Amino acid sequence: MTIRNPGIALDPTLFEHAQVNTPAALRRAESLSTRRALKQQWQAAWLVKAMACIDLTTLAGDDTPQRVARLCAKARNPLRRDLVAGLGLEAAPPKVAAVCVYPSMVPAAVRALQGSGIPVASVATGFPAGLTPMRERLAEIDHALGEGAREIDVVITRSHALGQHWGALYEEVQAMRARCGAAQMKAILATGDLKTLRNVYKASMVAMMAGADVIKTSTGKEEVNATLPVSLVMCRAIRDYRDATGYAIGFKPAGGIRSARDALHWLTLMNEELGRDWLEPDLLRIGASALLGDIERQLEHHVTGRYGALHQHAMV
Ligand SMILES: O=C[C@H](O)COP(=O)(O)O
Repeated sequence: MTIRNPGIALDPTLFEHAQVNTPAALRRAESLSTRRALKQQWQAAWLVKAMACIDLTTLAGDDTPQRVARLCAKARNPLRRDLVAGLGLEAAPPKVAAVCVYPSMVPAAVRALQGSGIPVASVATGFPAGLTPMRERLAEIDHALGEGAREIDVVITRSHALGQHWGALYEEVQAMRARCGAAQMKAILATGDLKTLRNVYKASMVAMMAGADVIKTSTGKEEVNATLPVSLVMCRAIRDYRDATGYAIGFKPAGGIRSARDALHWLTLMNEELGRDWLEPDLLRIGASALLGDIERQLEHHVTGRYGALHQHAMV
């Protein structure tokens, strides 16, 4: 990913009076999941696109270097060879955008991805709750970078957003941004914890002003993770920030995205709200541990006319 957001000074005038029309947001989100926005013949191409935007993730307490190595093997070759050939993609076989792991799993991922060009993303800053002392949260960024992570997914302190302490949130994200140096930084807002869509909009704006390269919905550990209404509001914030500053910020829905159909809804949202540039891994990441298997199955159906069982694919 090449984008970098230099950030701007905190400017509450850009968000303090923002209103979110919740019923309209819900209706718009509902329309994305009920209408068929995509012609059948384009679906395979869009699924290949979705695959290239995946941050293939494992963030479990029982992760091992072996599991991470298997995940990385899948990241290098997300699609079975016969399906790559069937889709005519031999010249540029698909791979995923990044592999996302806990800091202690970064060395295993770096080893397994050597030479692939696929970056390792590490969660940090006290993921998932973000409630460890700030000094340790920042030191975790240093640690992950020292081990070879090229992207850092940070979590925000939810109470800053819940208490409308926007200055504190700005300073926190800005400090994290500074520690990330040249690495790309994704700010996880944990929207399922933020109570209102207005808070989601404001937290999105503040994180971008503080220098987040990508805003990400969720850790995958909240009760409610990525949803279309929340994503719509975050996309509108990205649009408003771009209109105000000229900077294009990336978006990462994460948590609970498991079906090819879900992925197509998110791609349609990006295309309609932000345009084609947001259908590429530079500006769109989909954080998912189990989405790849269903995308592969749907592509198998496209190529062969049959659905294979999930276990027939190397790993999902
Ligand atoms: O950042 C990615 C998420 O933690 C993945 O969540 P998931 O396991 O529900 O796909």
